[in-house]
Amino acid sequence: MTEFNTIDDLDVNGKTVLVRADLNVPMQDGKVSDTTRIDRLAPTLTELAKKGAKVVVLSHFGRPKNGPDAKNSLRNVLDALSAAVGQTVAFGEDCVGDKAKAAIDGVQPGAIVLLENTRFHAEEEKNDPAFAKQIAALGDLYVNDAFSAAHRAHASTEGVAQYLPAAAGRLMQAELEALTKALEKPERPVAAVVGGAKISTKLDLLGNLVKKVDMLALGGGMANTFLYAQGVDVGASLCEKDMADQARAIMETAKAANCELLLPKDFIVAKEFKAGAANRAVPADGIGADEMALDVGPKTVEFLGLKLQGAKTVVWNGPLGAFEIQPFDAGTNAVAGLVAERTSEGGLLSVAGGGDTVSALAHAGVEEKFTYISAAGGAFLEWLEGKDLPGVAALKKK
Ligand SMILES: Nc1ncnc2c1ncn2[C@@H]1O[C@H](COP(=O)(O)OP(=O)(O)O)[C@@H](O)[C@H]1O
Ligand SMILES: O=C(OP(=O)(O)O)[C@H](O)COP(=O)(O)O
Repeated sequence: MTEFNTIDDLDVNGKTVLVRADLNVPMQDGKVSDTTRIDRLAPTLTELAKKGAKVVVLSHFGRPKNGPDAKNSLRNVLDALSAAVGQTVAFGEDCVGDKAKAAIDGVQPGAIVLLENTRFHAEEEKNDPAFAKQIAALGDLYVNDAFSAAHRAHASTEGVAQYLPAAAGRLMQAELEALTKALEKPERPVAAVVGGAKISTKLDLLGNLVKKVDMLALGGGMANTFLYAQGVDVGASLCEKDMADQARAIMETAKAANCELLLPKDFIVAKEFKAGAANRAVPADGIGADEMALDVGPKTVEFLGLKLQGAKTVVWNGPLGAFEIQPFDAGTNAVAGLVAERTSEGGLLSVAGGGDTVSALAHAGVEEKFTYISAAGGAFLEWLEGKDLPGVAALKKK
């Protein structure tokens, strides 16, 4: 990769290296439920530490709206990070200012310090230059290893690279190399599967994605929003109703681009969002006013199975249902199984990514069978669109 500096180009011994990581990991009952992102980040941190750097880890965690709160504190991932790097990681109560500086000053070269959630400051998402400078003031060098957050032009992913010598971390390098190898010239037909809960932030990319793929299968809250936009009553389901106009525009774009849009035929609905909740299968237009579509139903699984049989390449981000609570994992498990089987038989190239998607595929027991699993979801889809991701662009050699 000649376009970027990597860790090989940095002299890190005795330096303080700021590493932008993506520790936005799936959580259940206050514990990290999937450590993939942490495990893939760990080699970068241990390499820098072994080379004699003080390693300062920066990350966002969740989407806090009103400043600091315990649920979105990166303290929640400190133990998992320490376990992954095989050493006790120190913690700084803030990502800028005196508290951050004190935490960094308190450790020796070779140590790793995790700073508090960058999104506890509103300036982070505004990519405020003064805030980026405050972050940069904490270190000598900047390494971005958060490919999965590289689609965000935020102070810690983009801004800080303007003020320090910058390089790509090992995970960033590996993701770009693997995705380029797998998907530079994808064999057609290409099918995209998009589900999950992040609706408004992923709608923009769908408008471009439908121009690049031959089929787009929707599940999760994304499918509910599109069905609502078509006039279907989705009851109490996860749905961003104010996105209906944008969903309709994407449907038009898909039609014009000859991209076949595949919406669920049926759902498994329940009145409660909890494991084992009483549930029933209903047609897509049969959701009761007090019911939530928590998974795609068996007819949808069959329909997607038939459609995906015609694909040569599948890209996937976002589970088709609330896979964390059984039995609402069945649709995701079944479709993941079909994709994995065809990949193993050699008829399909499959690439999936996203914090929760990785967790869902591991839960389905098919993680090893996909051609490539990225730690990134939205960033991977934006990369696939051919977009210059701000976090990657900022690392390009000047
Ligand atoms: N029908 C649904 N109703 C509520 N939540 C859903 C539904 N389908 C999927 N989800 C939720 O979507 C979340 C994952 O979405 P998202 O963050 O977009 O995926 P990723 O992290 O892989 O990019 C999961 O926590 C899952 O429970
Ligand atoms: O989990 C992430 O993205 P993903 O859900 O697309 O995998 C990244 O940490 C980005 O998080 P954000 O979508 O809140 O900016």
